[in-house]
Amino acid sequence: MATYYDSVSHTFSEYLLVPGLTRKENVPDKVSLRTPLVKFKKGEEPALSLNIPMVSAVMQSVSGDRLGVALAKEGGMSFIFQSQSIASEAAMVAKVKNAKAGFVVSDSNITPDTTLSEVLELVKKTGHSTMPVTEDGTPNGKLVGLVTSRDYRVSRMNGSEKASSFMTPREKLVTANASATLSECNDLIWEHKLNTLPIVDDADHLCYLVFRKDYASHKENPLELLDDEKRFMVGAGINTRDYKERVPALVNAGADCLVLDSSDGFSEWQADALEWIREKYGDTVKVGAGNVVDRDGFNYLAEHGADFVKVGIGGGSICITRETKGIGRGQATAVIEVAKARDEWFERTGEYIPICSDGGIVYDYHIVLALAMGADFVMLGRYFSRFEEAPGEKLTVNGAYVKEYWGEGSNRAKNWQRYDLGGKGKLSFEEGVDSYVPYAGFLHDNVYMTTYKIRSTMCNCGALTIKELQDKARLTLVSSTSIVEGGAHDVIVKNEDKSYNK
Ligand SMILES: NC(=O)C1=CN([C@@H]2O[C@H](COP(=O)(O)OP(=O)(O)OC[C@H]3O[C@@H](n4cnc5c(N)ncnc54)[C@H](O)[C@@H]3O)[C@@H](O)[C@H]2O)C=CC1
Ligand SMILES: O=c1[nH]c(=O)c2[nH+]cn([C@@H]3O[C@H](COP(=O)(O)O)[C@@H](O)[C@H]3O)c2[nH]1
Ligand SMILES: [K+]
Repeated sequence: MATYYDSVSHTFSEYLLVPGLTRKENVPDKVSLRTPLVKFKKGEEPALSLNIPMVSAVMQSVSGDRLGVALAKEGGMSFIFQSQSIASEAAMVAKVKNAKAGFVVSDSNITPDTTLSEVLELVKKTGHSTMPVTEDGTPNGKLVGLVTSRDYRVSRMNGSEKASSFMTPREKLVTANASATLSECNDLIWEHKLNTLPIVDDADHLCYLVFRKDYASHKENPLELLDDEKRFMVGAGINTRDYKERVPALVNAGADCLVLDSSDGFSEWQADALEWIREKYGDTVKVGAGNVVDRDGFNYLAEHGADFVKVGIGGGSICITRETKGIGRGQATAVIEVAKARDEWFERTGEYIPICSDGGIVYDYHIVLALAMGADFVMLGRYFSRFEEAPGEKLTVNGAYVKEYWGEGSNRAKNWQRYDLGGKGKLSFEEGVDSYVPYAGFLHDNVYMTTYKIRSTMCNCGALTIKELQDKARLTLVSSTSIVEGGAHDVIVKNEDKSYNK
């Protein structure tokens, strides 16, 4: 006879935290959000930790290299999507690893023949008024000059002037060599009162730009997630089919952590992949596995050596897995049970295997609930897809800016294989939708606000660390009528925009 669970499965919105004693030292600035990313033995430090408990989903519309850099700057990690060729995934990983903190690859480049009208067009398009002039107009061409808004007076010029006639020429530019450190570059910027310092290699080809204002912001990002060589850390997704080729390519490209990306991780395919990685790399390559929603799934992946376990089936905003296949579990219940399994495993073996709650985070407070329920960190798709740095196209729909966000199980995501050699055009059905999400600006501003809310709630619970939150949290299920009570009610709200609580 089939097994029936005793209780119904619940989701985040059905729970609330009951405050604990807030001591005077419980202020948001003192809260640490540092959390383990991979397993570690009792009394030891994990080989990899995150500085904020947020990672971005293994999805085409979420985790590209640009988001990877932006999230690492804030202390979290992106897992670059695996639904692309091995070469292009490895190239994205390499791009994040090669993006030096504070060193920017120029996205507005012109040639000496570019006209003033074209320069003004480019400013409109990119919003950047500093443009290196290179021989071939590429970001890594031979440097011949620099154009900034101080080099031209639109009212006195007709637009047909060539950059070579108004740029600051190479011989007048202060530059630094690619071997310079960020603090050496900063010294030059101050000494020469510069706004922009071009960085060139020995053959005088442009490598990066260092901006005065970025140096300040770099100093403002004390949580940046960097490896031993001060490069940004980045993760990458893998699958249970081509891992024997994909893993070596990603490891060579510098990926700091891998994750098996699947809706259902309770499978012999995942056990095989984990064992292959252990055999070939021992413990040097870190790899998470999933997704699971119960104790048995967790134990299975723990036994096969997963470095962390991802939890969640069908709770994602673009997910239709529960509707198409009838598999899944309320996300809160899944996290609570898997956290118990993780704690029992720790008791038994002295090995702590972090768990990640994946999907279904709608409001910022859901993140604190997931952490309080035992998650070590959360994975978010929709949340990050709304930002400037996400790969999706920015469009206007009915006068509002939106970004595109599509599921990895949607036909749109699956179609990449048709253009790649991997495709077989075999029978399949859609498990995800293609959608729009409201555009929300830059990642930094949003993550700053979200983590501030998390810190504040932790103060209500009297917790200065995530571990303390997990030990002290008091959670209550709420009735559907008390959920109504929790929103604005019985008043005529002046501003119907509910984006304040997201
Ligand atoms: N978290 C969630 O609720 C969901 C996530 N997704 C996302 O969609 C994408 C696709 O997920 P899935 O369809 O689960 O992909 P998948 O590749 O893990 O599984 C697809 C099918 O292939 C089978 N399979 C896996 N490895 C195999 C091998 N080596 N040989 C033969 N058969 C094998 C599986 O058992 C399954 O039937 C992923 O990015 C996933 O994260 C999709 C649905 C739900
Ligand atoms: O049923 C699904 N069909 C899909 O096409 C799909 N694509 C992604 N995912 C999963 O959803 C997570 C992101 O969820 P959120 O947008 O709620 O953050 C992701 O991290 C995945 O676990 C999918 N699930
Ligand atoms: K299974």
